[in-house]
Amino acid sequence: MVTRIAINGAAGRMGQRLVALGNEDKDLDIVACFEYSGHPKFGQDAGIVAGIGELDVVLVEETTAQYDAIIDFSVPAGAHAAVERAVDAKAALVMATTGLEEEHKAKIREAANVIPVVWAPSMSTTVNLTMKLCEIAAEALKDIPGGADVEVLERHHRFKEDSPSGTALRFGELIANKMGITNFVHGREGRPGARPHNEIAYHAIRTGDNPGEHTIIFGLLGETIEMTVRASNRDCYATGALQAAKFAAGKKPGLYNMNDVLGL
Ligand SMILES: NC(=O)C1=CN([C@@H]2O[C@H](COP(=O)(O)OP(=O)(O)OC[C@H]3O[C@@H](n4cnc5c(N)ncnc54)[C@H](O)[C@@H]3O)[C@@H](O)[C@H]2O)C=CC1
Ligand SMILES: O=C(O)C1=N[C@H](C(=O)O)C[C@H](O)C1
Repeated sequence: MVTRIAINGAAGRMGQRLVALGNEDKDLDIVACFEYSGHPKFGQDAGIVAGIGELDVVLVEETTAQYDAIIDFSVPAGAHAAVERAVDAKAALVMATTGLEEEHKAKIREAANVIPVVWAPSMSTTVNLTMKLCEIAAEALKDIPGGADVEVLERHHRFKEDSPSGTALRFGELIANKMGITNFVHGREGRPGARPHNEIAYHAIRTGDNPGEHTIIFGLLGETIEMTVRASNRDCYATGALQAAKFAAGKKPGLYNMNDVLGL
């Protein structure tokens, strides 16, 4: 069965890869591409913008096309609009935008009462697998004599607007839940004093065109384990999101994550 998809933020870095890879997938039909009307490429053909040639789908704010799922990689205001579009169209929603405020998150949870929603800060298979591995490590190390110190490092491209990454925050949350950690800090300076164990520190690095890298450190007295997961390009996120759209279209209303999609 072919899943008809709409892409929100279609002229963006991720949007362009979704257009390119979605167009190659015979089980998908891109029927709408949404963009912010102030974007310099607004009104142009989404395929041309993505560098794959004409698609006959123009970057718009409104459409009469019917779609089964909408995929959002945009900004918080765009994500808000995507939720409304999905609910109005009774379509599934794949929510990938990070850096959302509590009001946006509440709207997504509310939408999941009436439509299927896949919501994840990373659509990558290896990132979601690493989250599982970190949960195993956190469970095993939570009561280790001497304690285990957890730090989350992330590197992204210079254009990224939110810090730390949504993925880093999710790593922290999953580990904290397993280890009973309640304090979170962002970098350190001055004389913060000896490190308490009941703390996870995030470190966000922004350089060049890095498509995303996360390292999770569990530091013990005498030994350290680090897990690193690294994207070589953005296609791991785009293929995950396209898979999520196929998974969610036609599902019962509810909140799903990438473990559901990937069977992890
Ligand atoms: N969950 C995941 O796997 C991943 C999530 N992301 C997240 O996706 C988001 C987008 O990332 P990029 O593509 O790198 O950003 P980008 O800045 O290249 O693209 C965002 C696009 O959204 C458009 N936009 C702005 N307002 C809009 C509106 N009201 N309606 C529709 N479109 C609108 C912008 O004009 C732009 O083209 C970020 O929050 C990023 O953290 C990025 C990669 C993977
Ligand atoms: O902005 C990005 O590029 C990415 N953002 C996501 C995040 O904030 O976790 C996912 C990925 O790391 C790429």
